[in-house]
Parts: sequence; C-alpha cells; structure tokens
Amino acid sequence: MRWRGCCISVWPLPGPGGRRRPRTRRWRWIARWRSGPRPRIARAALDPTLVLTAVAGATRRIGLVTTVSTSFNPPYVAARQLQTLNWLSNGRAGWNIVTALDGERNFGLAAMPSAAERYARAAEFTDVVRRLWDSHGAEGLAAIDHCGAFYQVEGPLNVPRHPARVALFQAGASAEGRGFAASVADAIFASVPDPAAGQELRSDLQRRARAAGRDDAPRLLPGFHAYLAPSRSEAQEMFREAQARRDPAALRAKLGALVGRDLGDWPEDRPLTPADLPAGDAALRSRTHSGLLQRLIRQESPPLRDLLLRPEVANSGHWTFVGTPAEALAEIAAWSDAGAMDGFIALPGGSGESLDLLLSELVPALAEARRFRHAYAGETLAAHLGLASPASSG
Ligand SMILES: Cc1cc2nc3c(=O)[nH]c(=O)nc-3n(C[C@H](O)[C@H](O)[C@H](O)COP(=O)(O)O)c2cc1C
Repeated sequence: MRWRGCCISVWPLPGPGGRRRPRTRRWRWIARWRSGPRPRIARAALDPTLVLTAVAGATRRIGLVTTVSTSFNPPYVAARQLQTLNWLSNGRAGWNIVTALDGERNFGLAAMPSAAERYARAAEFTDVVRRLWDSHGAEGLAAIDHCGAFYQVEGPLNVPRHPARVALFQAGASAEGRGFAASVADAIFASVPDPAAGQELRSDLQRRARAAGRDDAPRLLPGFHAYLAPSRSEAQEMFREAQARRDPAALRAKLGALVGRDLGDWPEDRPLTPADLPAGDAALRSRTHSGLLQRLIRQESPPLRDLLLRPEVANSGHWTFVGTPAEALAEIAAWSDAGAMDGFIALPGGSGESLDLLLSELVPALAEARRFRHAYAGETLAAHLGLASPASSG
C-alpha cells in the first residue's frame, strides 16, 4: 500500500530556546517546501478556503482540501467557492464536508440541530453542490430547480465546472457519519487512537460502500499527532512539556462533555467504569469522540487522572506518536500493513522542530521505503488520490 498524501496543520510548541516560527512565514515556508515530496496543507483558525487560494498561487502540485460546514452555509455559495478554488489551483481543490459541533449562535440559532438533522442537511447540501457543479459544464447551462426539505436552489451555477473533479473528504464517524461518507466521500478524516479502531472503521466503510453500490470505498486518513525528535527521550520530553501546558480543569470539563456527566468532583484516582456512563447518546456533543472514549472505558476502566492524558481526551481521539522519525516510519508501516489506514493527516504535535523532522526525515524515509510517492504522477488532486475522473463532478 502506498499513501496518497499527508496534510499539515499547525505546530503549537516553540522550538529550542523558545523560538516560534512566525505564522505567515511558517505558512509560506510549509507551502514552498522544496526537498522531497510535498505535503498538502490545511489551516483551521483563518478561513481555510481563503487561505488555500493564497497557497494555490504559491504552489503547483499539492492538493488543497478546505473544510466547509454544511450546517451554516448556503450550498450555492459553497459550490461557487469550491469550484473557484478548483480553477485557481488548476484542479487541486478538495472539500472536507463537516456537519459542525457548535457555533450555532453565530448563525441565529438558539441550539444546534440534532445530529440526525445535521446529517440529513449534509446529504441534501452535498447533492445540491454536486448538481450545481454539473449545471455549468461543457454541455452548457441548465437550471437544477432543486426544492428539498432544507434548500430551494434554482441554478445554474455561475462558475463553469473545471475538468478535474473536486475531491470529497468527510469528518464524523458515528453510524450516520459513516453511512454518509460511504455514500459520497473519496476520503475520511478520522479520529483513530489505535490500529484496532482503524481496522474496524476501514472495514466498516468498505462494507457500507459496497452496500451503497460503489466499486471503491472512502480512503481512511487518521489524524497523526507526531512528537518527533532526534532521540526518543527528547521526544518524550517534548510530549511531557505539551501535556504540562494543558489546563486540567478544561480537560476535566471536556471529558465530562464526552461521557455526558459532570465530573467536577470526581476524585483523580477513582476509575470510570461502564456503569458510570449514562445510557443513550442523545445529549452527547460528538458521538464519534464519545464512542471512542466509551470504548476505552469499557476496555480498561482507567482512573480519571490517566484518562485525562489519553488521546481520546487530550488529542481528540487522534493517533499520538512520540519518538524518532525512524520509529515513526516503523509504526506507520505497521498500521498500514495491519489495514488500519490508507494514509494519514499530520496534526500539531510538539514544536516546529518536530515539523522540520516530519518533512525533512520522515516523509523522505516513507518515500524511500516505497510507502509514499517520490514524485507526483498527475497534476490534479483527483490524480494524486488515484480517483477515477467521471464525466460529471459526482
Ligand atoms: C476528525 C474530525 C475532524 C473534524 N473537523 C471538523 C471541523 O474542522 N469543523 C467542524 O465544524 N466540525 C468538524 N468535525 C465535526 C464533524 O463534522 C461532526 O459534526 C461531528 O463529528 C459529529 O458527527 P458524529 O455524530 O458523526 O460524531 C470533525 C470531526 C472529526 C471526527
């Protein structure tokens, strides 16, 4: 198996001597990385679609995957922006489809719609966006006259369809999220704390995709928090420093939200057991993250103190690696050989030096081990991902 790519987010810790790479320079530096295969880039705090239009102008080959929520945007605007990014990058745009966990009060809502409603919206939203892309093609312009449960959209789109399709990513792995991903997504950005979780999710996505009549399945791309240093002890020190910066009260509140009960007075050394978990998931903020935590509690019943430091709480359920680039290569190969992933998404971990090592040592070592491409075979994101290019955007 060879990975189709990786993607970089932000690195939080300063480097040795408290050095922190200035933000704007950091982005230019990441985008213009010259040696070896180039990673794709994602950014969370600034508007990612706008950031990626700037990155598009500074790069030629990397894929540019932006996150756009289906809960708070009109589909016509999303279709237009994504297709614009596709033109500006010459076919390198991807859309990470999210239903969002909060933010409702910025959009005139008193409460978040239920998870079921958000996924129903996501399905209709995505269908409308794809039809809008197809409404302005080489064949000419055609209205879509969509009238659904959530959206009324006439069309056609005022941006023509680029010959390269926009790749569709998705995040959210409850049963509904998996079903949605299996119906539309080319790849899924997932919280996967260990290989067993990856194997289960990947085979379930494959089964669901087959049931949906697909020949392929969404590629599983777990988040990968890498704390990399020249020696394991330095990496462990970096990891300890990152953990020490965490606010214990905030972690406790986060854990409480994940298990659906107030843990404000819970003694640190008292274990959480399955009997402590409330029945049902209606009130849970994210069923994906709560499900991973419940799995951990069912398997191990750890005391609260240990639980707060586990990836399921401290790192949003993401794979957390602490060690040298050579050790990372071995672990990545083991996950891949076990069928626990199809690629990975590099996330913040440690300092800028950790990112330096990821790009200057880990990625070339992956390429050397034939686990990563040496060079791009195509020009577009769909080509990088090995996706068939259908006549329509679908
Ligand atoms: C790995 C991962 C990344 C996510 N990234 C975002 C994001 O960037 N923006 C956002 O609004 N929601 C994000 N979400 C939230 C999901 O879109 C979804 O709303 C949430 O997981 C609840 O869906 P579920 O019921 O399937 O768990 C993310 C979820 C996961 C699992």
